Amino acid sequence: MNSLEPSKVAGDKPEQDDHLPVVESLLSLMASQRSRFVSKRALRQGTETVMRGGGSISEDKLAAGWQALFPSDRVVRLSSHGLKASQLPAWAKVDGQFVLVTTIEAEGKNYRVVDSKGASRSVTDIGRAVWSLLTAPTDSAEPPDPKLASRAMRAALSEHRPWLLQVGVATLAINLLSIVVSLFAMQVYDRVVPNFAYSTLWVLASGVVLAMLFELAFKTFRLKLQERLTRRMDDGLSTFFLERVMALRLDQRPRTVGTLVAQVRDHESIKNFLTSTTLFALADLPFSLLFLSIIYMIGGWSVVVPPLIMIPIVLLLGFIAKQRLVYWQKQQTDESAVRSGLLFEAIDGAETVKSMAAEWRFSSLWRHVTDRVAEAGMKIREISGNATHMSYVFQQTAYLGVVIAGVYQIEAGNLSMGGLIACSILAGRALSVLSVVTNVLVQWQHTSYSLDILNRLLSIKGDGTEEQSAVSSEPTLGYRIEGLKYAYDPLLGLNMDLPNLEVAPGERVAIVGRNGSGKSTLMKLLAGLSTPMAGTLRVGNIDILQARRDWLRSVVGYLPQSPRLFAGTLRDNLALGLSMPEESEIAAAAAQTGLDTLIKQHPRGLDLKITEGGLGLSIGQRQLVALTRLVLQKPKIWLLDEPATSLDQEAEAKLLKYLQGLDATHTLIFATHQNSWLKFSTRIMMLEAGKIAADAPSDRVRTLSAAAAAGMAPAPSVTAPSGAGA
Ligand SMILES: Nc1ncnc2c1ncn2[C@@H]1O[C@H](COP(=O)(O)OP(=O)(O)OP(=O)(O)O)[C@@H](O)[C@H]1O
Repeated sequence: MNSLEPSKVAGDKPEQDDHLPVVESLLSLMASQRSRFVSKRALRQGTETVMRGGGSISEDKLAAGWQALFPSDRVVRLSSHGLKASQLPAWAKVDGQFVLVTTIEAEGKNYRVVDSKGASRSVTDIGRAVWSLLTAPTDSAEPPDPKLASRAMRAALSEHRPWLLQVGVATLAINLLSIVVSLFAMQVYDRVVPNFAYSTLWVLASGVVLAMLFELAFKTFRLKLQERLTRRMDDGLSTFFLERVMALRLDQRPRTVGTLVAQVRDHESIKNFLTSTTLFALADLPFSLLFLSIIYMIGGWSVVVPPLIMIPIVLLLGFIAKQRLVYWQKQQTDESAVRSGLLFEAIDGAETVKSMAAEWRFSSLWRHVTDRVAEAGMKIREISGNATHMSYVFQQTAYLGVVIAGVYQIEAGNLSMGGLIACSILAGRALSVLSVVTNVLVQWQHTSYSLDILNRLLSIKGDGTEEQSAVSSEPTLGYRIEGLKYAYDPLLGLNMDLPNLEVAPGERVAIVGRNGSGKSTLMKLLAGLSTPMAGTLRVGNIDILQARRDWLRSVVGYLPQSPRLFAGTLRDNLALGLSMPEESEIAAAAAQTGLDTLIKQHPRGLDLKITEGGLGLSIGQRQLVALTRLVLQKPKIWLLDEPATSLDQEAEAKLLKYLQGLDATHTLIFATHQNSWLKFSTRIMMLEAGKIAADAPSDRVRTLSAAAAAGMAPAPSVTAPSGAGA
């Protein structure tokens, strides 16, 4: 087993704690390179898994740590010899220290590695006997599993099987101890009261107190276990669901964000149900049979018959209530999702809503949806309340039956007074479990509907599949498109139809066209964010559908029309998805785009706080941040969707200068309405209703435009659209 020498990791201090940042960094580097999201808490858990048992870091421990973070991933060992680009990133050991191998350079002779401090360097050899680890998403989407959410829930429960077993043991003990009270009552009535045997009374009473203390201890233990189970399941499941939802193909996921959020949040209610006290109390159910057998032993058939008859009646009542709830639970869940969507829209678009004085529209929609949610809620409460009340009435009837039958048995000499008291206590216990069953059935209706929705949501195709493992080591990349068709909604017709299109490496293509002509749609297809319905789209020599996602994200830099920032610091946003860029690298990139002015002017510099939704910066500044991030990414292909719309002249000139400085190994494609960008291009392509209306080298377009202006030739078919700069 290869292990990392403590002294080599943490200088002269070989303490366990010194490994922590190393392990945390190795896991987080891998996650960032694999474009996987890890919460701080999950990262801590992964690190704890690696550190468990003490000792030094090893490959196996790192693998176990990764699997604690992403249980469905495969972690395999590879030989460093013949390490392929498609197997990267991988952990390896170089000079006795673990590093992350990120790329193969110089035609396979060099490896670029990042160490646990985030420093990047090039090494020629990653050792002979070195193992490396490869993580690969396995079942991320192919083929979609229609019951993925149910499976995840079951897996999370079965992972904690030992805990459930402990709950079972605690339940057994609690129930056995509770019998003691009824036996005590029997003894008191039969033996103590007739003779006033006080010493027996006190001995029995101390026994009961002891039993009660034990019962209390077991109940507290069971509750604690349940709380821990809820937390553990929460850690694993919420990360799992977030990951899955993030992996959904953008063009296939539900259109409304608010509804999507509500649907995902429903996993909480499922998890709460699975770990709720009510469900645990179901473990008591088998014990009602035990109580009934004791009643039978004490009082005979006639005493046990009333509760025995009531059990199926109460269960039937629960089932009927469950069936009656189907419609209303569905209505409540669906309408609540619509309401959360509406809330999201109203808050997110508050500025527009206010400026248009459209508050009334949201208020009236809100009132309408809230009414429907409230109506469903009322019906649910009515049905479940009635079921609970009815089950209570039947329980009381059973209790009454036990007492009446008991009296006859006493007269017949088959039962003592104490026996009747014990039977009535036991009947009460046996039947109280039944009201829990009614509750569980009612709650299950809601849970199963939420689970259905989640199953449907997660069965949507995801981005990452096992076939997506192709990477290219070509120094330059272009595009080749054949027979590509794409529609946002196939029923409404095609939004993109490109029979043949080639973009050679090093080209600077300007895409022009009217609003809605398909520029952004083409950009998203080229970025691999939308999936063609038909045809092929190749990046370099690789079909984009087969390209490994993290490779694609690293070689293709995409600037959306309205870039979004996220809550955190400016530094976090600049480093999003990148492996810890150095302060100096960030400064150099910011100087290229002009973001350095903002960094210098702000007292907190790179630690400037960005609030949720990217607020705290102007639109132009947000665009500068996104552009700086692209500069840091160093992509081979730059896809810029109207990059300068919010930039001032100075910033635009700076950006153009930077892009002009990029050598011919970079391919640039930009959607634009601005003349300055057309001048910078080497080729101009015009889109019209999702088709290429014209495509020509920029020089030719410029010559023809000049000739047309001088009245010597007809206007060229490719011109800047109306509204373009002079
Ligand atoms: N998310 C979407 N869902 C459905 N249809 C869409 C979506 N986004 C765009 N479209 C449609 O696709 C077509 C092309 O839109 P696209 O955004 O690509 O145009 P564009 O050329 O970038 O326009 P602009 O210059 O205004 O940015 C339009 O008809 C638009 O209505």
